[in-house]
Amino acid sequence: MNIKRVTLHITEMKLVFPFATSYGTYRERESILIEIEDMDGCIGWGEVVAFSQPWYTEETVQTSLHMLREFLVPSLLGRTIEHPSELPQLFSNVKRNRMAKAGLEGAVWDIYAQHKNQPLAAVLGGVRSDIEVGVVIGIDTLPRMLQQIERYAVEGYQRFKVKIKPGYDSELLQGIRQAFPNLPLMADANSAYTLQDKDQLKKLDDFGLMMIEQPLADDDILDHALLQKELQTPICLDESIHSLEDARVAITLGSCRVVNIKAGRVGGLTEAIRIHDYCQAHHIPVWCGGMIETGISRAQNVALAALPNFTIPGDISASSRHWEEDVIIPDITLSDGRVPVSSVPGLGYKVNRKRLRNITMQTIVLENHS
Ligand SMILES: O=C(O)CCC(=O)C1=CC=C[C@@H](O)C1C(=O)O
Ligand SMILES: [Mg+2]
Repeated sequence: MNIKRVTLHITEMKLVFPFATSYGTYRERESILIEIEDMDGCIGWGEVVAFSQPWYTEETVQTSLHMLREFLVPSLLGRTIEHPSELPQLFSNVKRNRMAKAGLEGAVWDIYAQHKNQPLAAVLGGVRSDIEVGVVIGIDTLPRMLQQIERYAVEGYQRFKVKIKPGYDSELLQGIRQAFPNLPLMADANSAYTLQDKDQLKKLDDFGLMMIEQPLADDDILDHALLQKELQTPICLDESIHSLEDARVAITLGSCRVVNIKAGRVGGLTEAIRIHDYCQAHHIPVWCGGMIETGISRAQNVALAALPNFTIPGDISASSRHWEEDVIIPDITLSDGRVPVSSVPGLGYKVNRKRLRNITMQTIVLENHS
């Protein structure tokens, strides 16, 4: 394929209700939706999952826009690409900025799959026709969190993740366990603790959690290994894993027993597949993380989670979990706690142009004039 035009749609959508984490609260979601057209007129969609604020990782919507306009898109325009897995090499002179790179790679995978006349899941190596999914509940009062768990259990979610923070962990989990003794439950701390909190974290072993996600800082690979030795609960790493190399170090040191894979965090689907394969070879189960994203990235996550070692339900909730109206047609919906893996060539969902226009703040068109 030869890339003719890249359109960056900068959008904003309001969450159906605020989502609170240990580091801050999301109320609106600014996103960069990437539309790529090749010389054959084939259109692919990708999404940059960076947030407006550098809370989760250092990338933001504005830093991503800078990288895309000045460096990444110019290196892609007019280029002939045989396979999307060439992109990491093509972008290798741009350090990090993985979410910006992943947004472009996602759109190129969509075009590639359409040219092959295959669903995205199939070209990624997916083996499932549907996936089990989980949901995330932000920090709130215990009664309100219990109410949400109740509601999502009725909707069919298979796994429940709650956000925790120092001072709001054991008491919260105790309350949840009293109401739901057998709930498949896990907790995500988003790096809010240090190794000095070891004794408090050990208390969380009492709640039969499936895992505790990212208790320590993203660069605390060694401290996570020390902590994992003391905990019965498996540690899952999210923010610490930016690459296959990070996964190799973490698994070798025993810093985690589970890995959360987000294509955006690791620089794209190619690196996500490499991490998946490495974890599979080392008997480390993985699951697909979420980024409060629009349906474009959500649909891509469904395809990725069809790979064989995604054995734990991921944070791939229905479109309605965060949005009044999604940007794709049809919506992502659950049936019996499962989301079907699309069998339509490419991403398998259409972009709703009317909805896109309504949520667009700015449109940037970058073309190859040579
Ligand atoms: O997409 C969702 O529904 C929420 C997923 C989620 O937990 C996260 C979203 C955004 C930033 C992070 O705090 C985060 C995570 O840590 O996994
Ligand atoms: Mg997380």
